[in-house]
Amino acid sequence: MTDEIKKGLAGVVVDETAVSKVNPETNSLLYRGYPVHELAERCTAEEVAYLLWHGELPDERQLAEFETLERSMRHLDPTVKDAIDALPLSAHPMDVVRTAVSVLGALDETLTTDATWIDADLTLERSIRMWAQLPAIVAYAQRRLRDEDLVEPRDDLGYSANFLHMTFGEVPELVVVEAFDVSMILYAEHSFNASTFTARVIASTLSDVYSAVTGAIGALKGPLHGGANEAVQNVFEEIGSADGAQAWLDAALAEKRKIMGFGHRVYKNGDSRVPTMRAALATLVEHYERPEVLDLYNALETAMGEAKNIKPNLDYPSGPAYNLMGFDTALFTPLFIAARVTGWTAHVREQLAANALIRPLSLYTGPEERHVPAAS
Ligand SMILES: CC(=O)SCCNC(=O)CCNC(=O)[C@H](O)C(C)(C)COP(=O)(O)OP(=O)(O)OC[C@H]1O[C@@H](n2cnc3c(N)ncnc32)[C@H](O)[C@@H]1OP(=O)(O)O
Ligand SMILES: O=C([O-])CC(=O)C(=O)O
Repeated sequence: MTDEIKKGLAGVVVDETAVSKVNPETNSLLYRGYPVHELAERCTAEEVAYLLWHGELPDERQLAEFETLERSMRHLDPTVKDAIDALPLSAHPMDVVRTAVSVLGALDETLTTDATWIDADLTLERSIRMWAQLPAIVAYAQRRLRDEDLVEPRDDLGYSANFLHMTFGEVPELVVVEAFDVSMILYAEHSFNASTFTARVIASTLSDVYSAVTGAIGALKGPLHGGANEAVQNVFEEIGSADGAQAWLDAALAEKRKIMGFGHRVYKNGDSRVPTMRAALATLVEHYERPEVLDLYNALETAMGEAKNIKPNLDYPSGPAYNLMGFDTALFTPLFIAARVTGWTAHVREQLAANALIRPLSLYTGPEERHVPAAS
């Protein structure tokens, strides 16, 4: 045993995984062996979800069955809707979605004994149900902020088109649906990141998958992790336009601020997903005729490269892309949840299949042993 401390577990390998491989040397990311940029280009979010859970891409029949299953589970559970309605409009959508997922768990009547909590087949069924329900939950979390009613799902639409239909009440042009689908694929999985590790810690106690996802959402909320896509948009609004990027960055770095959407624990030479998401952002910029967004994006990226040689992560192009699509900024990280629930739950199943309780050690630095004075 060693007393050497690795702050933040940086560089520590804690377990094996067959779900994805992040390779900073070659700047590549593989889901079950497939390069993520190929998946984004050639597959749908449904195919990628199937791949993450089953380890293989579906054939035609498997995909049709999987899509039918997902479409049959899309209607927002009325008790979940009531629970959301009971929350104040001031609640952050991350807290709304976290609460809704927790309610889904409390409603699941198959969670009868502790053996059923961790049953592999039931865990997969629950994971698919959460994934199918999250578009309704996130869309409703957005709509209630605009004083709009719930939109019922359409079972003639794919996952992303239906997600946008439930959010905005109409299906946008194909170019928007495709950019959204790409973001769902890129956000789906990233090995032992903080939220996935949280889900695995919870699963390792032999708790259920809803609890693991609820905890993972809490970890994702912070701006050092998923909350950064929301923070990027706030930074863009603070800066205003490309002209202001250099001065804004100089001041922010002088104040020792962390620049949101830049840097990564694993990638040090750029995030493997950024070129694909930046291309999706560029198509949106063209579609919505908003060139100034890309000008600001490029100006801040260049200034940050020159000042610190730190590259953007996936949250950097995703934030402005979701803004162009019409989402409120506070909904950006909930969108990340809807995508990452696939990866989280694939990891929960992997953890359960070869479980060891995750319980590290700490180096005690408090007072030496001392004693409470005896009563006089
Ligand atoms: C999808 C995702 O979750 S990706 C991550 C999203 N998060 C963000 O975008 C938040 C901004 N980024 C960060 O805070 C960090 O880069 C993290 C948390 C993502 C990674 O952090 P770590 O791996 O711990 O890197 P660490 O903090 O050690 O950074 C190394 C150096 O680069 C600096 N640095 C890293 N990222 C940034 C940044 N975004 N802005 C300014 N400086 C930075 C650090 O201050 C540190 O400098 P120092 O050596 O002078 O102290
Ligand atoms: O891997 C990480 O540390 C953060 C993360 O989830 C991602 O980049 O998608």
